[in-house]
Amino acid sequence: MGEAEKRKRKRKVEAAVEEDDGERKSASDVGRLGAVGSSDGVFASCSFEDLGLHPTLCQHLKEKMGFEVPTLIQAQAIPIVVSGKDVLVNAATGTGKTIVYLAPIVHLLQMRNPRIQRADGTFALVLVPTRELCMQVYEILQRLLHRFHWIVPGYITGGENRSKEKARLRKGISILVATPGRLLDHLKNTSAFLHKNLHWIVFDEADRILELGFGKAIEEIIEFLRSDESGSDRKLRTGELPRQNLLLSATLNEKVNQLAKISLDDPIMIGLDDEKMTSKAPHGEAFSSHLADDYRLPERLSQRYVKVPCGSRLSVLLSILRIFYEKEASQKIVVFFSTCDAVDFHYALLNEFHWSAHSKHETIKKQPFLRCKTLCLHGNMEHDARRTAFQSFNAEKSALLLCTDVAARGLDFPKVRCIIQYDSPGEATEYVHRVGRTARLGEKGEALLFLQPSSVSLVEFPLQKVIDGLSASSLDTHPWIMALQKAVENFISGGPELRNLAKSAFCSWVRAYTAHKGELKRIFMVRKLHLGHVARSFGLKEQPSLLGRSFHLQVKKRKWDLKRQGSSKPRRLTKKRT
Ligand SMILES: Nc1ncnc2c1ncn2[C@@H]1O[C@H](COP(=O)(O)OP(=O)(O)OP(=O)(O)O)[C@@H](O)[C@H]1O
Repeated sequence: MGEAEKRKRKRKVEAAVEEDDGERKSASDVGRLGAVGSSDGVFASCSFEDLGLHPTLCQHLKEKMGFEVPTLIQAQAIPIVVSGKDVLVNAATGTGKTIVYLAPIVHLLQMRNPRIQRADGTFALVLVPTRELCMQVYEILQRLLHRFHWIVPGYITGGENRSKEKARLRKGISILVATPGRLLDHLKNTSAFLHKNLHWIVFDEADRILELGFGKAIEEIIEFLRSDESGSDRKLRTGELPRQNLLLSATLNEKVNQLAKISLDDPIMIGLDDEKMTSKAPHGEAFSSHLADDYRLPERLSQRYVKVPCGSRLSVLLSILRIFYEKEASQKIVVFFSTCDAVDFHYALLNEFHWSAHSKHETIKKQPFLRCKTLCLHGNMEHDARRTAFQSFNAEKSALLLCTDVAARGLDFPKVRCIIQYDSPGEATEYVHRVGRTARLGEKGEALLFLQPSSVSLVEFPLQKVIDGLSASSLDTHPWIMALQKAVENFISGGPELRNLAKSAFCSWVRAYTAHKGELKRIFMVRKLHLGHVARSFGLKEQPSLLGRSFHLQVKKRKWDLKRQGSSKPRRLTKKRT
């Protein structure tokens, strides 16, 4: 492309972004563009061609992937990523950040002459925090590469068969999506893994990668690849640009600042608003981290909370779910819990519990409490079960997903109508990511929070209206709630398996509650917790012992799981698994 053509396109992109805002903004002054909003707040009024992407790729994005025009963040970031600069992107959930890095990488790789080959090894590395996100990014990449068959996509992730991964690496993977632990393992132990041509390292959901305790692995990976880079005479031989690193997240924190410091070279910030940009960041830091907790939420997300006495939580959750699905049979809802045990218990209960408050007819009584497909997803599940749950929730038109925060990050489930946070998130960032599974890409969505974090201003959910004639203060004594609670308790006491699941869930819930950090300790006061009521919220008539068997069994099970996975990461034993 000639210089004149490039200048023309740049002007068009600037104009498109200005038009959206009505103010004078320069596309090169990208730090300011974070505040830009279009009429729909999501899409830019320019085309992918205007961003300088190859026509075949643009056509493919449009015709095969259905992406007519770029989103705002794509319009802002893609030209800069194509230019080869290190970039830090901070944009709300569901705004299309994956294409921000994948499209430029594909564009630049497909232009190489002579064509790249499998034998050249890996050119781009995308690091993500979880297996599900790894699969999701890999699948998008596969679709994106349809017209560029000589560029080979691949993934490596914990829980997969190492030797198969080795074989795939030996054959050559041009763009590799990976979780950090397994990547480090292959970097150290797979001699056939060729990475001397590595040109891009992308950290997607950077803050989560660090929160999951991968900080050390990331440092080692960067160090490993850096020595690789300086040890080779690649730049001298090919006259190529230096390696480019990209960091993306919907939320920023101090750890991301640290990662930016060690991995990015004079980065361009995209999506950070004026205050974060201009407020003085300490020397060497990418952004002013005291402003990082100024979160952005999807524009069309409606947020509400419901205050529920502890002992009635379970019945209220069940009632709300039932009412939602009765009102609209075809919809997707996600419920977040704080522990894997709580997910297992509620999943078993919802699959087995049958009840009808009004009808005396046996046939109606025998109907399941919820008439929708229920799925669960958490970090203690087998790899295949996780994959199946993730894929089927993706594919279903109507389903309920019960999960821990393992599903909070980056997962792009289409058409989720409502997010229920039955257990409060441990941190405000987690709130942002959980609710970000709905209201994606300018669609409408609802979020309902049980137990409210004080930092977010919300509108109370009208429970009175939803549950007929119910006064919030008398929830515990409302006939529907009392009858449902009694039915659940009887049902659970009748089956040892469900009872044991309820007991384990109770114990791990209390442990998770006591583990709230810092500021949140003042909100979630352990002293004020009524353990008898907590037990009721797991359908137990009596409070189980908190110590003893179930806890030890759980620790044993985790050790056993890790052994079986052949993991060499002892830190997992001491950390909460989500
Ligand atoms: N230009 C586009 N036009 C239409 N749809 C798009 C476009 N770009 C991305 N999408 C779709 O938007 C959805 C959200 O994209 P993506 O998952 O990349 O968002 P994200 O910003 O990474 O979200 P999160 O922060 O939650 O990870 C996906 O379904 C994706 O296919």
